[in-house]
This record gives sequence, structure tokens and C-alpha cells, in this order.
Amino acid sequence: MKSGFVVPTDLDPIERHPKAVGPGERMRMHNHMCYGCGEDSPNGLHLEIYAGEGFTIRASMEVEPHFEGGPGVLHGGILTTAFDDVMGMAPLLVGPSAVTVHLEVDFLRPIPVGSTLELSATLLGRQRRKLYTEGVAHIGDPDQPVAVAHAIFVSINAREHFAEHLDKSQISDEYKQRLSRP
Ligand SMILES: CCCCCCCCCCCCCCCC(=O)SCCNC(=O)CCNC(=O)[C@H](O)C(C)(C)COP(=O)(O)OP(=O)(O)OC[C@H]1O[C@@H](n2cnc3c(N)ncnc32)[C@H](O)[C@@H]1OP(=O)(O)O
Repeated sequence: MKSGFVVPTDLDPIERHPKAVGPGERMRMHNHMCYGCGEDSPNGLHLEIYAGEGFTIRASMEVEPHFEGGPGVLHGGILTTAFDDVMGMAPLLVGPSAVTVHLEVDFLRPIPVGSTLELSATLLGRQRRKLYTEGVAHIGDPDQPVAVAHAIFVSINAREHFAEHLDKSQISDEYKQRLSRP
């Protein structure tokens, strides 16, 4: 697969967290207002994301007419957003929250409006707080990917990381309180 991203060869091995969601189960929503997977996000992608075997994650996305970029094809930014969200779930298989610090996408083929996009992500390994992830998308034939992505997520303490922005969020007060508890 064409990609210029160099995955370090000295990644540390990873272990699935004992409390991680099991293979085939839906990943818990990290934020119900999330543009990617939040069920209450008014204009979001509403991705349903599932844990796979090992360190994998998967999701499907219908390419709706309002996701158009070039005539008749999916906007690259929407695809990138979907990758960010699906790949962003992979670190949760091994530990607590992590946020994107780097994400790049190789667009291999146009993705027609009306197709069903199958997205998968694999957590490759870690280096200190950095978690390396690869994503692949296809529209029916897994041997013919339409895009490949690579991302680095960095683990964070969610309470501290989001503390000063919680007041701007549309999440419920109950969720805000939960996140702001020490
Ligand atoms: C309400 C919800 C609650 C729960 C929620 C949890 C989320 C659950 C996810 C679910 C799925 C979401 C999917 C969407 C995911 C987003 O969209 S996240 C939003 C976009 N990302 C952000 O806003 C992150 C912005 N960046 C930051 O805040 C800061 O850079 C960070 C991440 C806190 C790191 O800063 P820091 O703690 O000072 O750490 P720092 O030493 O700079 O970096 C740590 C390591 O990363 C490396 N690094 C940093 N930046 C880069 C870079 N750009 N490239 C390469 N390496 C880098 C550093 O070199 C360092 O490496 P080593 O020294 O160990 O080799």
C-alpha cells in the first residue's frame, strides 16, 4: 500500500486492557456530542464503532450525498474525520484516553457517493505515551483499499486535558460533572 509514513521499528509491545471492550462489542461512546461517533451530535457522522480481534477496531459508513467533495465522490476531509474517530478508539483497547497529535491519509481511489465505506484500524504498538495506529478503508473488496491512514495518539489524563474547555461543550451537565471530579 502506498504510504510515506514510517512506522518505527522499535515499538514496544502492547497488551489488551482487562477492561477493554470485547471483540465484536460496540465501543463505548467517549462523548455523545462527538462529531464522529456521538449519537447526539446534530450534524455528525454517527459512526457505530466496534472492537475487533487483537488490537483492531472497525466501523461502516454510508457515503451520504451531503458528504460530497468532488462531483459524485466523498470529500477527503470527511474521510479523514472518520479515520480520526475510528483510529482514535484503538488506544482504548490498551488503556485510557488518548488524543490525536498526528494523522495522515493516503487517498488511493475515489469513493463514490452511495457506497458503503468499511473502515478498520489496528494499534501497532507504543513508545512511551505515543500510540501508533494504522487505518484502512475499502468499499467492498478488502484487497482493494481506497485509502490508508497512519496516526499517532498521545495518552492523556482526560480530566486535566479537557478541564478548561468543558464549559464550551454541549455535553450534559451530568457528564461535565463526572469529567470534572478530581
Ligand atoms: C469528553 C470526552 C472525554 C474522553 C475523551 C477521550 C478521547 C477518546 C478518543 C476517542 C476517539 C476520538 C477521536 C478524535 C480524536 C481527536 O480528534 S483528539 C483532538 C485533536 N487533538 C488534540 O487536540 C491534541 C492537541 N495536542 C495536545 O493537547 C498536546 O500536544 C498533548 C497531546 C497533550 C501532548 O502534549 P504533552 O503532554 O506536552 O506531551 P509532549 O511531550 O509534547 O508529547 C508526547 C510525545 O508525543 C510526541 N508528539 C507530540 N506531538 C507530536 C506530533 N505532532 N507528531 C509526532 N509526535 C508528536 C512528542 O514528541 C512526545 O514524544 P516522546 O518524547 O515520548 O518521543
